[in-house]
Amino acid sequence: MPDSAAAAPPVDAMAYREAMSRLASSVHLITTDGPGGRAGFTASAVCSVSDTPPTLLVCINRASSAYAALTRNGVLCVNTLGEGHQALATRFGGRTPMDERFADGAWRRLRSGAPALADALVSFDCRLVGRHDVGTHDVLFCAVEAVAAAGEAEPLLYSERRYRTLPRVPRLGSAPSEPAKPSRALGARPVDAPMPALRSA
Ligand SMILES: NC(=O)C1=CN([C@@H]2O[C@H](COP(=O)(O)OP(=O)(O)OC[C@H]3O[C@@H](n4cnc5c(N)ncnc54)[C@H](O)[C@@H]3O)[C@@H](O)[C@H]2O)C=CC1
Ligand SMILES: Cc1cc2nc3c(=O)[nH]c(=O)nc-3n(C[C@H](O)[C@H](O)[C@H](O)COP(=O)(O)O)c2cc1C
Repeated sequence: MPDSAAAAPPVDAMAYREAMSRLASSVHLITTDGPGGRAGFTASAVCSVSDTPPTLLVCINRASSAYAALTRNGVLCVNTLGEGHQALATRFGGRTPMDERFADGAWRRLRSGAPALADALVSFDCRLVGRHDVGTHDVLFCAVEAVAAAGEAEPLLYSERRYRTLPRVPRLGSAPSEPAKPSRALGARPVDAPMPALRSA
């Protein structure tokens, strides 16, 4: 390791958050129900781990009001949000009493008994199969036991501390009614548009 790297100061939490705020993430409502009670929270720290067996990971702050219920119930549903779900994302994002979080939205149950948002872009119904604590958070390993994809909306994204959506482009396999227009939002590029030449800084 070069001396300059070894001497570099550690990255503090605020600098780390500032750096992380530049990423764009999908937004999910993580819900649970069972003997530990009904609970849910908004999460961006969700990632696919394996397709065999289908496994997701979800990072949850142990200080979250949903933590006790989720770990006691051992089941959860990862509901991926689309455009139009921003109010729900805000409501599940903290400081709202649990019952109020579920007051809006159409909820159903898949296999686990955790609430599944009927018009989510996709819902992954899961059983908790592993837990690893790292710093303030637990990394939850979640075996996916059912999937429901109802929504046709564009995904809801979170970037630079605000919610955003991608510009609409024709769906793959559907005939475009008009030529796709390149958009600058989020640097997104229609899938059938030519790749722009790369520029170096
Ligand atoms: N992974 C997490 O626990 C996340 C927590 N949040 C919480 O939501 C609230 C609003 O967040 P922002 O408006 O994005 O501003 P922010 O400045 O608190 O966070 C910026 C980015 O840093 C990361 N981050 C924030 N808090 C974190 C934590 N405790 N552990 C690991 N990564 C974290 C996330 O990627 C977030 O988008 C804050 O209270 C924040 O802590 C937000 C996003 C992710
Ligand atoms: C866009 C967004 C993404 C978030 N992602 C996560 C996450 O991945 N993990 C987490 O523990 N908290 C995350 N949070 C924070 C929780 O949603 C919130 O703190 C949680 O509901 C706990 O608040 P409460 O204790 O008032 O219930 C996120 C918040 C927002 C607004």
